[in-house]
Amino acid sequence: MIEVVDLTKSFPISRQQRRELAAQSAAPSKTAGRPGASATNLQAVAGATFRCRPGRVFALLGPNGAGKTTVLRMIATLLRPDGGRISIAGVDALADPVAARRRLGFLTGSTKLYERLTAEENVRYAADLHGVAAPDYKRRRDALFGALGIEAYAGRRAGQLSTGMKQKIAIARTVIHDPEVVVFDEATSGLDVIAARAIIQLIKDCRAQGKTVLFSTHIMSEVTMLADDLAVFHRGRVLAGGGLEEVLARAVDEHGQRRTLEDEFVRLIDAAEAELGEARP
Ligand SMILES: Nc1ncnc2c1ncn2[C@@H]1O[C@H](COP(=O)(O)OP(=O)(O)OP(=O)(O)O)[C@@H](O)[C@H]1O
Repeated sequence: MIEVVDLTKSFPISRQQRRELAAQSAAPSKTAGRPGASATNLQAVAGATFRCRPGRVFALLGPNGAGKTTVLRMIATLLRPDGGRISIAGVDALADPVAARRRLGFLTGSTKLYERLTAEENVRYAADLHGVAAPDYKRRRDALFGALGIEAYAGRRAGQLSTGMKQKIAIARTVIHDPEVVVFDEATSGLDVIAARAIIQLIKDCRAQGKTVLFSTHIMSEVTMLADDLAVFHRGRVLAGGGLEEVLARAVDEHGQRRTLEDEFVRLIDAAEAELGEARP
């Protein structure tokens, strides 16, 4: 289970960022163009609340800059929120980040493997950091390397591997300690279809094992293919959410026709932007 309640985070912004945001918003440059933004701060996450349940896949769906990575990094205890609560498998992630990390696997698009270590050493190192016992390591390592088709590359240095292969090693490293909760931040971006499929399959396997899976994306097909639940995220807030079927069932146009997820997504974002435009001085 992942529970996120009223999460907030703002960043000090550079002059360059301020110029970009002012241009986007067509608002006076005194504001940074987002709710809660000031001349020097940008409210990246502005009161996010959602819950991801075990044995289900939850998609955080939002456009570029919505704040998805910031939320996920806070859940992964890599970034400290300004406010709010995060619970990971029953552990308060702010009070006890070490215990939360033990229950969590986090995968991003940038794999950051140790290039001079072999594929096996990278995975082993992560297992050692998590205190995985030798027999458990052997069993899980064999299962993962087999499932991901990386056995033949186990002894190769990570720096010599292709992007897709590196990502597969990173996947093995993410789940080698058998975490209850797995978080993927746009993990398929920039990958070829074969490598992307490996991640998609891993997400399905995690769900089948009863793990809680959270992934961020802006790709609708990934959501319809994988998600049980979703939250449409924009400007640091959840605009709409619930079970995928439920969200789609609510998405009906003025003629009573069902909208696609993409159409519903665009409608929600446009409505939020229009509301923001009206609220601006
Ligand atoms: N360390 C930081 N310092 C300043 N601003 C930041 C920082 N990290 C993120 N931001 C800003 O916060 C906002 C949300 O960024 P974030 O990366 O969380 O969005 P995202 O939804 O993951 O976007 P994308 O899909 O483009 O990766 C953006 O405007 C971004 O520029």
